Amino acid sequence: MTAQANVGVVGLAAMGASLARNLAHHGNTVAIYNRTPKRTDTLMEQHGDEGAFVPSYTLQDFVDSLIPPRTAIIMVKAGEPTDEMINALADLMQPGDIIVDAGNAYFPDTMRREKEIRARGLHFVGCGVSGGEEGALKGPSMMPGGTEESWQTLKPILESIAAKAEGEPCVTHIGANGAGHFVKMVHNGIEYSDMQLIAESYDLMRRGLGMSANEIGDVFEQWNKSELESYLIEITADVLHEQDKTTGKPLVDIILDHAGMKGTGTWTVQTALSLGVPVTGIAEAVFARGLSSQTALRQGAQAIDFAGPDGSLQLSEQERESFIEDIRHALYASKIVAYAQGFNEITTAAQEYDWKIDLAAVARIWRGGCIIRAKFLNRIAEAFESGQAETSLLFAPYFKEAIEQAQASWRRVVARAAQYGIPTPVFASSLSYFDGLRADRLPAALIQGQRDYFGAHTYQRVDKEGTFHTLWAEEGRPEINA
Ligand SMILES: NC(=O)C1=CN([C@@H]2O[C@H](COP(=O)(O)OP(=O)(O)OC[C@H]3O[C@@H](n4cnc5c(N)ncnc54)[C@H](OP(=O)(O)O)[C@@H]3O)[C@@H](O)[C@H]2O)C=CC1
Ligand SMILES: O=C(CO)[C@H](O)[C@H](O)COP(=O)(O)O
Repeated sequence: MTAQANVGVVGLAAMGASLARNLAHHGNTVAIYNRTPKRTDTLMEQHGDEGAFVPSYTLQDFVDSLIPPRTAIIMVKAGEPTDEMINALADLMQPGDIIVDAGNAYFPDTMRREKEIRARGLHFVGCGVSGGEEGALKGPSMMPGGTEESWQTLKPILESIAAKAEGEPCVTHIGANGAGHFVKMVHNGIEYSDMQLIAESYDLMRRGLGMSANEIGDVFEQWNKSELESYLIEITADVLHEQDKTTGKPLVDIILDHAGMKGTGTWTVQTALSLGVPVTGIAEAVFARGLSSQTALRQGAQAIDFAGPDGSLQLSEQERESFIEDIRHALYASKIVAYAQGFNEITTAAQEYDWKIDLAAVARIWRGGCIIRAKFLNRIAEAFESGQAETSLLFAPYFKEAIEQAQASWRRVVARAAQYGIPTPVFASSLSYFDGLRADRLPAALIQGQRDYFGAHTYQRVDKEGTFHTLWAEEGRPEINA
C-alpha cells in the first residue's frame, strides 16, 4: 500500500463516516478503515466520489496508506473498543505519529492513554467532537487536547472541517492531555441541563396550561427569535410540530417517556462532586433522566395513587400569556446558571490538572457546530474576555442584569410548579443556587455546629481567628481552641 493519505479515520459508523467525508470535502486525502468491512464498502459505494478516499481492509494497510508523520483519527465505540484500537494502532505506527481519539472518552482515560502513548514516542490527542452525525459531516465544534506540537499538525486539518461561527472556526487547542475531553464532557453536562429546562418548560405549558404539542412548538419557534435563540430550542419546535405517521398524533405523545443517557452527564456530575464544585442544574438533569427510566418505581407510584394536585394551573387567558413569558424568563435565567456552573467546573479542573484553558475561546468554539450552540455564547465569550466573569459568569454585568430582570418570573414559575405539582428540578435547583450565592449568611453554620457536636469536627468563628471545639458533653459546655 502506497503512503498517499494525509489523514485517516478508523471507525466508520455514524460519526466516523461523516467526519471522513467532511475531511475529503475539504481537500484531504483520507485513509479509511472499519473493523467490519461492510461499512467501508458502504461509504465507498455511496460517497466514494465525494473526494479522495483510500480504503483499507486491514489495520496494517491503513497505517501504510498514511504519509508520515501519520495522523489517525479514531471514532469507535467509547471504552474498551477505543483502548483496543489505540493499542493496535500504536503497535503499527512510528514515533512522531499522532493518534486522535475523537470519541466521547472519560478524561481520566484520556490522561492515562496520553501518558502511555507518549511513553512510546507517539502523540495522543483526546479530541471532543460535538454536533452529532450532521455536525461531523457539515462542521462540528471540536475540542482537542494533547501537546502543542500535535496541535500545530492538526490545526489546519481541524480548522478546515470545523463549523464556522461569524467566520471563525469552531476549534481551538483546549490544553494538555485530557483537557479537550474534559471540556467536551462539561459541554454535554450543560447539554443535559439545557434539554431538561426545555422539557420542564414544555411540561408547564402542556400539563399546566393544557396547550397542545403544536401550540407549544409555535411558542418555541417564537422563543428562537429571542435571547434564547439556540439549536436546542430550534429542534424542540421541530420535534413538537411532528405528527406520528401511524397514529396521526403528536410524535411526542407516542415516544416512551424514558430518557436515555450514555454517560457523559453522569461523568460531569461525578467529576464535579470530586472537585467540590456545585453543578446543581446538571446533577438534577441527570437525576431527572434517571427517574424517568425507573419503570417499576414509577408504576408503583401510579398504582398507589398518591393524593396531590394534578398539574393543571387553571389560569385565565390573560394569565396564561403572562405565565408563558414567565417561563421564557425562567428558562433564560436557569440556562445562565447552568453555564455558570459548567464554566466553574472547568476553571476548578484547570487548577487541579494544571491546564491553561481560555474560557472565552471555549465559549467561542461552542457558538457553532455543537449541540449547545446558542446566540448568548457571544455574550459569554465577551464576559470572559473582559475579565468580568473570572469568579462566576453570574458576576458579569450583562448576566447579573439578565438574572435580576428574570428573577420575579423565575420565582413565580418555581412557586406555581411546586404548588400545582409539576416537577421542575432544574428550574428550582438553579434558583436555589442563585439564592445560596446571594445569601449573606447560610445555614451551614448550623451544620458546623452539628458536626462539632457529634464528631468533634471543630468550627471557626466569625469574630476571631482560630479553630474551636465545644465540649458538648461537659458541664457548662466550655469552648476550647482545637
Ligand atoms: N453519535 C453521536 O451523536 C456522537 C458520538 N460521539 C462519540 O463518537 C464515537 C463514535 O460514535 P458513533 O459513530 O455513534 O458509533 P458507535 O459509538 O455506535 O460505535 C460504532 C463504531 O465502533 C466500532 N467498534 C466497536 N467495537 C469495536 C472494537 N472492539 N474494535 C474496533 N471497532 C469497534 C464499530 O465497528 P463495527 O462496524 O465493526 O461494529 C463502529 O465503527 C463514540 O465514542 C461516541 O461516544 C461523539 C459525539 C456525538
Ligand atoms: O456527545 C453527544 C452530543 O454532544 C452525543 O449525542 C451523546 O450521545 C449525547 O449524550 P446522551 O446520549 O447521554 O444523551
